[in-house]
Amino acid sequence: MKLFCFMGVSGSGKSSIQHSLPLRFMTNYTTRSLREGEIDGYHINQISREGFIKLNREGFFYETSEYAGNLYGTPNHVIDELIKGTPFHCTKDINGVKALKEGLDNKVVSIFIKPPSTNILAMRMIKRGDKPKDIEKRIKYIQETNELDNEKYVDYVIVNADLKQAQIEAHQIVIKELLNK
Ligand SMILES: Nc1ncnc2c1ncn2[C@@H]1O[C@H](COP(=O)(O)OP(=O)(O)OP(=O)(O)O)[C@@H](O)[C@H]1O
Ligand SMILES: Nc1nc2c(ncn2[C@@H]2O[C@H](COP(=O)(O)O)[C@@H](O)[C@H]2O)c(=O)[nH]1
Repeated sequence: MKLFCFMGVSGSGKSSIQHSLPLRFMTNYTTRSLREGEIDGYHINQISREGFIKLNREGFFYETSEYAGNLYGTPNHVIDELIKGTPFHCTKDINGVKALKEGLDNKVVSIFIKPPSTNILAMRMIKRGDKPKDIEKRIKYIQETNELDNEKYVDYVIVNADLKQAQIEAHQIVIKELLNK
């Protein structure tokens, strides 16, 4: 079974594209706060930093990462479900995709969502209602880490200019990969 891992800088449109897919979402654990419209337990499992560190020490996570001051982790139990045959989609940074590919090999399909430009990206975050301080932090992170270069490590790249078109491309990739198992 396949795990469709979406990668892309903050605000590139990963959620808008992947939540249109008829697949189960692999919910992570994170210390970041809930965004408007997000449901705790579905989009993320929100947890305190202390709680996250404790779970990590107990071996609860398959992989973990830190992004812009927040901790993120994939719980082992969802990976077990994947191995038993449920296809999922998820969002990971480059470290997460590498860790999952290493452990799960050809079960993992990586898809990079590329914004048309950094200015359009910032505009989308503003429209989404992100705090100016968070937007600044994320844009700085993108520039300092050359995060946009990560497209060279993935299986597929989708340029998200027109959302409907980008969603269609994601559906086509999923169909192709599930049929070519
Ligand atoms: N093609 C598009 N045209 C215009 N607006 C878009 C497009 N794609 C996404 N958006 C809007 O841009 C904002 C950011 O999109 P989204 O939340 O899906 O990004 P993301 O990559 O999941 O971000 P993050 O990693 O920060 O969660 C949202 O308000 C969304 O509605
Ligand atoms: N390695 C992991 N990376 C993750 C996970 N969940 C999300 N992410 C990545 O973190 C950043 C920020 O995410 P956001 O939801 O706060 O916008 C982004 O690059 C995600 O892809 C995870 O469980 N593991």
